[in-house]
Amino acid sequence: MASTLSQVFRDNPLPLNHIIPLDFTSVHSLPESHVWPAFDGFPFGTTYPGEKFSIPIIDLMDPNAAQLVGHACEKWGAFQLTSHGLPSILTDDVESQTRRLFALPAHEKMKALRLPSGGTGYGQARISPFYPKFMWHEGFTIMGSAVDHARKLWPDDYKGFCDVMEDYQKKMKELAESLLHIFLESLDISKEEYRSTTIQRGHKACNTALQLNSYPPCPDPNRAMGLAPHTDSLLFTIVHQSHTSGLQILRDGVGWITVFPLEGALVVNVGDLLHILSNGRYPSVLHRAVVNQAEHRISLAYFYGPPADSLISPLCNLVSSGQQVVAPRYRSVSVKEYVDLKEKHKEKALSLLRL
Ligand SMILES: C=C1C[C@]23C[C@@]1(O)CC[C@H]2[C@@]12CCC[C@@](C)(C(=O)O1)[C@H]2[C@@H]3C(=O)O
Ligand SMILES: O=C(O)CCC(=O)C(=O)O
Ligand SMILES: [Fe+2]
Repeated sequence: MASTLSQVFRDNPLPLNHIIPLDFTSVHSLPESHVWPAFDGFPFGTTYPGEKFSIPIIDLMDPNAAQLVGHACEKWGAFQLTSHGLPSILTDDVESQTRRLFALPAHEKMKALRLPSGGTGYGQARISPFYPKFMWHEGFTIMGSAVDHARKLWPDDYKGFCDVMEDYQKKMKELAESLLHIFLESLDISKEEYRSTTIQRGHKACNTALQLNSYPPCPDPNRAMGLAPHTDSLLFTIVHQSHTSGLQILRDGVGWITVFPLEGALVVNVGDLLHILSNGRYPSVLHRAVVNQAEHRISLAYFYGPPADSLISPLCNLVSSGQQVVAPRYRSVSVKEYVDLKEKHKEKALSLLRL
């Protein structure tokens, strides 16, 4: 017999603070547990159509790509990337497998919960425990393989999901590596310098994660929050958003700016490790996701960073520019130490490293 959501709560031996306390499809008004108080710029902030307040669009094949990326990162902390080479059929397949996953009944999704310690699985965003209210959001994180979890969801039919996710991660990694070169070129840093600055102890794989985000239609979107304001922790994040808008970035002196989905483009966000590596020249961008009443919004976020035991220090040619020596603004930190700091202190983590 099928189990209900309340049975899942009763029977689950794990601490459940990361599980979704709601079956989104069964509620027709916003429960108190999901009502966010009004605060500055909430819920939607202002959206500014037109060039002045939209993040730059950069063609990866542009001969000036590095310069454009540098400028976008200094000014906006994000840009939309076109001509990135990712086949649209693959993105469509990942999106439809993601919709298939989130369309499962709530108690089925609970079979694939992420452990409180992290890794692959279904659950709330990791920033959730910092807030007294729940977000109108559910996520599925893939770190490495999704096979064990997908098998629990579809015992006889998990391969379609896994193959597509694996292919997407492989292509994303290649794209992330090309983007890393462009970031380094824009900072005038050679690959060798990067290697010695982010001291790579051992040859462990890069730190990557694919986060599938789901924002179901919400009965009261003006009082709900999709994903609360945050910066991403690793070097940078590559985001595909479905055709429904919802992603917003905070622009100093302006407010929340909507990043409108652009057919075939990927959004690239500067993360905290790139902020540290660039000695604050490329600030990590505060962003959030808002929800809507009519459509089920999906986004796919690929997080890219160096191996967990790499040491990140502000890059030296940025520390001394010309004759004038600019002191490092952050102390060195290993990727793992930073991720742990972020888990404990959220947006305060970066300021704890300030010199
Ligand atoms: C590599 C990672 C980045 C992330 C934490 C994680 O270990 C896996 C999930 C990622 C995510 C996705 C939603 C937003 C975010 C802030 C969160 O709560 O979990 C990010 C994390 C991050 O960048 O810190
Ligand atoms: O849904 C979005 O567009 C944003 C997702 C996001 O910020 C994240 O996964 O870190
Ligand atoms: Fe994010």
